[in-house]
Amino acid sequence: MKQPPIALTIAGSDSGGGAGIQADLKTFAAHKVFGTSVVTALTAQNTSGVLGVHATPLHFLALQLDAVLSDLPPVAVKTGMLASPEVIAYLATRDLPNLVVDPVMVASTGKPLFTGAADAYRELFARALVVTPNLPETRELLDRDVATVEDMAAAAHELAALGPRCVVVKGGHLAGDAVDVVWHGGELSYLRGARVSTPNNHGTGCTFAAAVTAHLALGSSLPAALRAAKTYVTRALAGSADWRLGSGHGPLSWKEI
Ligand SMILES: Nc1ncnc2c1ncn2[C@@H]1O[C@H](COP(=O)(O)OP(=O)(O)O)[C@@H](O)[C@H]1O
Ligand SMILES: Cc1ncc(COP(=O)(O)O)c(N)n1
Repeated sequence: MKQPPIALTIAGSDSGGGAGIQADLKTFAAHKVFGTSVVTALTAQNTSGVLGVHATPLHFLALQLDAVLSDLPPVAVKTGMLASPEVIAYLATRDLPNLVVDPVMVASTGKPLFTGAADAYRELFARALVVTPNLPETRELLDRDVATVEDMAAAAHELAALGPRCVVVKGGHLAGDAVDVVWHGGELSYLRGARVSTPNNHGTGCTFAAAVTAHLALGSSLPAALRAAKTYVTRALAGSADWRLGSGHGPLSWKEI
């Protein structure tokens, strides 16, 4: 078997298996990328909601990161739920290659996973290759309404001023087609996808960002990684549209690529 490249996810555990660390490692494996992980928090969570969050102490999070970086250096790194503003500020001090920041603040069920993150994220964004906020996160980060594709374009431009090389404002929460707006190299472009009609969208954002990270680890250029991740998440959504796992927002499928 060919030796796989290494990727790292720094994220929360989802006991329901659909989002967070579990979604990321599943997605890395589907891309034949070796996944390592730094767990930022345990969540007691299922398809209907979040029952509780137990954050990892910062010193132990740092120890996990040291353990991984010193022995299994990743080609690309993804962050998901970072559990506190202090963790976000700490990660902004670390050297993390090909950094994909998914600024997770709210579960897909609508419950905030933690608060006070928007300001802290501004520093981490400056270190990122790409940041991937969804619509509610974009509103939180900019403290204003963002509702249309035009609003998303203006928001992507504004977030790019914080320093990431690329911004993807994801349109999973739009009413029509699932259009994501990309700001990269001073230009706007769009990742377009037909909306898959499904209640099973728990972990969509994690899966998209993990697929971007996996493709970067495999050596893709950023534009190619974004296109491939969009195709992957659309196929994963379509593959589980008929699933009945849990009584709420069920998880996505995963696909060998
Ligand atoms: N029902 C859907 N059909 C097709 N694509 C979707 C659907 N829901 C989300 N997506 C896509 O999945 C990715 C994750 O987006 P989004 O759901 O906005 O993130 P999050 O899970 O962080 O809220 C984006 O590429 C988005 O366009
Ligand atoms: C531990 C954890 N991390 C992230 C999410 C967001 O999930 P989604 O991808 O549906 O936005 C979540 N619900 N739980």
